[in-house]
Amino acid sequence: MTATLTERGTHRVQRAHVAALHAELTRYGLVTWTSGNVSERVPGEDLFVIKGSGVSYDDLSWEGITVCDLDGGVVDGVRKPSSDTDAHAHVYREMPEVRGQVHTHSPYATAWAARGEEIPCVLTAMADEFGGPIPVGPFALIGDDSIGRGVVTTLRGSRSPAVLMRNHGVFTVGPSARAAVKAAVMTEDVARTVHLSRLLGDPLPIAQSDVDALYARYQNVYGQ
Ligand SMILES: O=C(CO)[C@@H](O)[C@@H](O)COP(=O)(O)O
Repeated sequence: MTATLTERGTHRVQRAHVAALHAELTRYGLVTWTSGNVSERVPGEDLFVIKGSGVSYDDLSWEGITVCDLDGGVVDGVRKPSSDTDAHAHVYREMPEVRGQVHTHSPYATAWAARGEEIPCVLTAMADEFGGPIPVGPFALIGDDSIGRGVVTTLRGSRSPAVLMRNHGVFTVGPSARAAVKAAVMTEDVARTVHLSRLLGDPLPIAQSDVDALYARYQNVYGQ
């Protein structure tokens, strides 16, 4: 049974922060209706917070975010957690460096996922953010840890923070929920650009040594 709001209401600041990050998914057109979700590991605890299943983005506040343990069990909250809770939990158990995750159905990237084709690294922006192509993960049913297993298997061999789960959509990871949101935004951006490039002809590859140099600069030098 989920804890009632009056009984607990723990981790309100982080739940409010994760609730606010969901607005970035609608802002960048990455989700429709209630699709998609964001989660974040609770610092210092074997817990994470995740969007309540089917909760409207229009009125998503801290109460719409549920606290779960790393087995996906509800610890606090008045909303049944996301359909993808077991998937997020599996990734958190298997990839300790991951502190935030995002799932979207963003149109261009999901179109690539529907074809089961990875997005080739033909843009410097891809080398910067993904360090190579955006890989495709296996088809997986929803509701258990199948998606999580596919995400972990696919990302373990890649520098990419994003994976296109075949026939489904985008799953991203990062050192924070905000970083995972950025990866989701950039995934849709490059999916659209590479698609447009292919309409014009064959995009030109970037030499691996250049991809490595661009990735190293962006990850270690870029920004403030
Ligand atoms: O695609 C799926 C599950 O992977 C959707 O149901 C998902 O985007 C949204 O589900 P939730 O509202 O998080 O339960």
